[in-house]
Amino acid sequence: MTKTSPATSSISSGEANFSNSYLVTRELSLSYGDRLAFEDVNFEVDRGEIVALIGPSGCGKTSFLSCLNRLTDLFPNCRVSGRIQIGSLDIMNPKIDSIALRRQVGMIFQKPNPFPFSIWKNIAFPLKEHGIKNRDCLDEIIERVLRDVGLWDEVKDRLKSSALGLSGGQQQRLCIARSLALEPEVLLMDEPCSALDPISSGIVEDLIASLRRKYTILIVTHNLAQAKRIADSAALFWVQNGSGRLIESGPVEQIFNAPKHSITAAYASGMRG
Ligand SMILES: Nc1ncnc2c1ncn2[C@@H]1O[C@H](COP(=O)(O)OP(=O)(O)OP(=O)(O)O)[C@@H](O)[C@H]1O
Repeated sequence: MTKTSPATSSISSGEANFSNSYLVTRELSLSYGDRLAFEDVNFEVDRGEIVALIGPSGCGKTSFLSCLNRLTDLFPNCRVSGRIQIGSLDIMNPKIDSIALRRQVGMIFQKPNPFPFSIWKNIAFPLKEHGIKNRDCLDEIIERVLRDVGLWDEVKDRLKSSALGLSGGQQQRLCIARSLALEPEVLLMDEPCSALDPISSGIVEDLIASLRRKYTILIVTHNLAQAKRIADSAALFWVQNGSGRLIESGPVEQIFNAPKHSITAAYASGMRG
């Protein structure tokens, strides 16, 4: 598939190179009006990793995720400071094409959000928006991504039926397929399984695990067992002095078996949070 308009296509000045890691934040802070949601987050992720963002409600995990594809541009009263590098892209550069960026850095939300269209059109619509209009090409991509998420055999005979008729788990897999169709490099997932029943949650979790190495995945989850099962590394956020802080990040073995910080030890063992 031909990729159209990568976020850097028209902006050579949008390039960053302040770390060898793939995804990096430096002194990243975000406030809503006067309220500091999180501050001073320094974080590094290698390409192809699955990283679990964990921590109690309100510590800024979703807000942190939203900075990475500049979804925060859409929030009124939201101010972000610091630096973000993804690959060679300087995400904070105001000249970044945010539409193209969100193609490279896709987002999956807690509640599946299919468009009120057919299954076929749910995937075709964003592809058309990005300039892919050839019918054969669309059919090919749609079949490929539906196979990638294990949905093809379940829906191949009803591609023209409404996506809203799918189960919650099928809808979430469709939303992941919709993101994959745009060939992102990074997937941001905000509690993608938490609105699903246990069986569907397990299927989506297995799907996410199968995407390891092909995409860099940051997943917010309150399910510590899930974080241990699918993540390579984890990052614990916590509210300290009224705002979110990154307390500790590292391989999942470190976070859950040999944490360096007492808050991590308490949270990972289920004693706090
Ligand atoms: N759009 C917004 N406007 C104002 N305040 C917000 C907004 N979104 C989040 N906040 C506040 O910012 C803080 C961090 O919220 P955020 O949703 O990022 O935390 P979280 O760790 O993801 O929580 P949860 O696990 O419950 O989803 C909270 O105090 C929240 O009330």
